[in-house]
Amino acid sequence: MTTDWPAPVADGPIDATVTVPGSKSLTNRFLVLAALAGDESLLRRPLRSRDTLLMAQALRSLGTVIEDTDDGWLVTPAPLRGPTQVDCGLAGTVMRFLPPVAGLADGPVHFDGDPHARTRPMGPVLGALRTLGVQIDDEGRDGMPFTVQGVGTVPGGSVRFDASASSQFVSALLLAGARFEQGVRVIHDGKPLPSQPHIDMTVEVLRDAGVMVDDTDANTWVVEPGEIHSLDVEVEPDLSNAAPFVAAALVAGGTVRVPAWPQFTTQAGDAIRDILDAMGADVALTRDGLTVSGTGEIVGIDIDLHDVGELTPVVAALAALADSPSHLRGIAHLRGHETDRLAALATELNRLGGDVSETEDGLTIRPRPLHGDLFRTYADHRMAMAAAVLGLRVPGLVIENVETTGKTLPAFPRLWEQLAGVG
Ligand SMILES: O=C(O)C1=C[C@@H](OP(=O)(O)O)[C@@H](O)[C@H](O)C1
Ligand SMILES: C=C(OP(=O)(O)O)C(=O)O
Repeated sequence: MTTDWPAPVADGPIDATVTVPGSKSLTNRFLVLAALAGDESLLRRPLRSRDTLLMAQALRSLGTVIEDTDDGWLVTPAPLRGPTQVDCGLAGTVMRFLPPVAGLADGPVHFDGDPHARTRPMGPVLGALRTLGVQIDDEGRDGMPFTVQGVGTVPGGSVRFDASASSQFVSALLLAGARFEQGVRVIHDGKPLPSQPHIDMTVEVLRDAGVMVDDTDANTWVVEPGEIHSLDVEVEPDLSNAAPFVAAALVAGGTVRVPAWPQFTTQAGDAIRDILDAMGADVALTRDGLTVSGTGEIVGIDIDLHDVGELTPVVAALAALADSPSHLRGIAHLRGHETDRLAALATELNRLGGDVSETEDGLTIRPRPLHGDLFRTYADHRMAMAAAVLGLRVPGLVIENVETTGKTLPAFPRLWEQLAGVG
């Protein structure tokens, strides 16, 4: 079912505390590592959303036992088996992180997903896996659907390839690399890698699981072969999902608090603190969490979002409501996300009366008065979240298929209504 959802308008300053569920990126990394580990793991406060449930389902079909308990997800590894099928939905983490795992299964593993998933970049990571000794049948498509012909072991070794379309290509090889016979040495050779914090997150979770990773040299990662230790971890709140909520304080004025915001994190979404500060908010991180206050006035921004592409839709929404122009740069790779996010943001903001142009690697946004209309979301959860931010100030804005937020935050409509004081 898809719902056209009238976005709540803020009729005064907001005063809200929002408890944000766990990080997608951490939950799906922990799930993969727990499935490859030597013993049982416990993932406390995991994110339960489409992307993480697809990851759990795929690992179960490969033989892993995942029980949903009162304490969280209890993951018991087992020999990985095929034949089986993996539904990736539209989840980049599932479609990129699992083919190397499937290489370790003892039979064929077929991958497919949503219609748009077939167009997301996959070729480089499939090519790299072939170099590392995995047979993959894709009839020359360089994308889904494809079948990994698992034979129970992966030789591994050294691979040099261009990962500039997605940091997830690198993370995928590192996450499973310790289970390859020779480990793995990954060398990126191409334009600068996007989303570096996500690779740092991968390296950190691997080290926490006892895996030896050398990332001393730029664009090179070496994972030693060896055992992956079991995990007992609590998943941090998803800071990219928190972004629209804290942005609301800037749009409507008032204060939004997010408890349990981590003091130190590898989550890329943490950059929203500095971005909101630069756009005019008061931002304070204490042991109790993050507090963001605003007056309703928003300053335009000139910013390179290469490392934090996930934040682009929300920053674009703020920029459209600002009192001066903004330039969002370094985000050409967003054309390969859930949808072509640069085209989608320009089209939808302009439909509301905005003045947004695409550049080669980003967006130029000149604020203009906006009017209500249908905001198309292109099956992209962050388009829906950006629309909700706009809707606080643009009466009559209707969000197409608000359920798409279920990709990473099924509770979004309810939490948003509470924030806006209409729930
Ligand atoms: O590894 C991860 O968890 C992610 C990496 C990034 O991907 P890209 O490098 O493809 O942008 C990010 O945008 C995505 O939402 C999650
Ligand atoms: C790009 C994103 O997701 P994915 O993990 O599917 O790449 C995202 O959540 O913004």
